[in-house]
Amino acid sequence: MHQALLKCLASPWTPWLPFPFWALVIGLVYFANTKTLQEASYEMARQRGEVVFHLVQTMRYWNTRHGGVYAAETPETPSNPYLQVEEKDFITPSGRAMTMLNPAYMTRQLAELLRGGKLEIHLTSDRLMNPKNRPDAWEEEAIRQLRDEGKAEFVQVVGERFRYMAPLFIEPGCQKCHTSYEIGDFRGGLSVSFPVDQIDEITTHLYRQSFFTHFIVYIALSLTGMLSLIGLQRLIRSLQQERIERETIIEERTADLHQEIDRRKKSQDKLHYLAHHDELTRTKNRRWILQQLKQLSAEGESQFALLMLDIDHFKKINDRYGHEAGDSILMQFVARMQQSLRQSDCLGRYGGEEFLILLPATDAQDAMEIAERLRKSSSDHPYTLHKDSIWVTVSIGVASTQSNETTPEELIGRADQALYRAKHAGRNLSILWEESDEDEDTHA
Ligand SMILES: Nc1nc2c(ncn2[C@@H]2O[C@H](COP(=O)(O)OP(=O)(O)OP(=O)(O)O)[C@@H](O)[C@H]2O)c(=O)[nH]1
Repeated sequence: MHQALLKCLASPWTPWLPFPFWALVIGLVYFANTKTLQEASYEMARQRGEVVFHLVQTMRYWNTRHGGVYAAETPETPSNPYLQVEEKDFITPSGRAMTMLNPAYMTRQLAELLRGGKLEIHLTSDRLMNPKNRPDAWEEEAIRQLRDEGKAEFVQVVGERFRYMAPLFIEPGCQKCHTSYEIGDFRGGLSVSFPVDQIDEITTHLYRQSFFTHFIVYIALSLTGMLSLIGLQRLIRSLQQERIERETIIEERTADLHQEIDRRKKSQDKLHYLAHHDELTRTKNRRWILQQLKQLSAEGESQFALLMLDIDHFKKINDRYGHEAGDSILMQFVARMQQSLRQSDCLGRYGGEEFLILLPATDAQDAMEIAERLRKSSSDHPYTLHKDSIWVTVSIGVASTQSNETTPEELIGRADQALYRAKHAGRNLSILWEESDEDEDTHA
């Protein structure tokens, strides 16, 4: 989820996302505001119709309150043939003809004055006295709804005009002319109309301003969003870069650490190896062979033998062929010895050209046989030094345990004594230590 979000954020299209997003949001807000503006402009038009209606109504009320008003009779204001009241017409003492204008006649006069203008009014009824007041189709429907459904007003946009009609009811002063009506009876309606353009002139400006404002907000929000996302992408890239660098450093350091661990392990292994091996011949060293000897003794092993080997006249080899040749002879000698030994036998370099061989579970007789075999394996074939072949013999002192009482030190001492005898007896010999050797030593 986290990775998917990062991948999405890293896309080159991401910074453009605020544009469709804010287009949708601002579009919806603009649509809602436009709707409110439309309702406000409709309400404004309705109130305009209401104001005109009330103005005319007030004027009619004023007329009623005076029981009708008189005006000079002229071709534009002739005597009203539909008005049946006393003293409708009279001549003034100076001879001027006067005629009465009741509210309906006065309203019609006003309507005629306004006709063709931007604002028009029309007094109409479903029970006509003056055919000129005949309602048109829209007014007929308006009267029906005002009368039958008891509506307070009827408002509509018809074609290019906004139309408003409110009902008229019989009031006390009206019965002078409308004798057949009761007070409160529905009498008709007064319609007011004016071109929709008049409202549109105001609202179009508001629509334009609203559109402009919404557009500016849309661009500002989209650009801000775009810049923020570009900044976020850069931040993520730099953090990712930093993380990669840190991971690389960690990897490098881990590799260094592993190398160091390997190096230390190798040197530890080497130290461990050197602690138990002879560096030149790669065979076990003196310490290890002594440990083995002590271990065998400690475990209660009562029957084992020890051979002490010493290469004869080794100094001469060194002197004649050099120290390196001496080393080579030592290595060849060890290889020959190991070939002739059992797996359980342990060969170790005791020092210089001296070696010890520990033979577990071996009695004196077998030890002597092994010693002879070893001696012969050295003396029977020449050793090779470059192009030279040289003969190398070995003297061997053999000692074996006779009981648990023999200590490792005693055993080594005995093998050494036997070796000493072998050397003195002419070398290239295997000699077994015997009790009498000890006595000789004691006497010596
Ligand atoms: N090349 C070589 N020579 C060694 C090494 N260790 C000891 N030697 C030499 O071995 C020789 C031993 O000489 P000696 O103790 O006199 O014994 P030897 O010459 O073998 O005579 P005997 O033992 O009496 O037969 C010395 O010259 C040492 O320097 C080694 O690791 N390499």
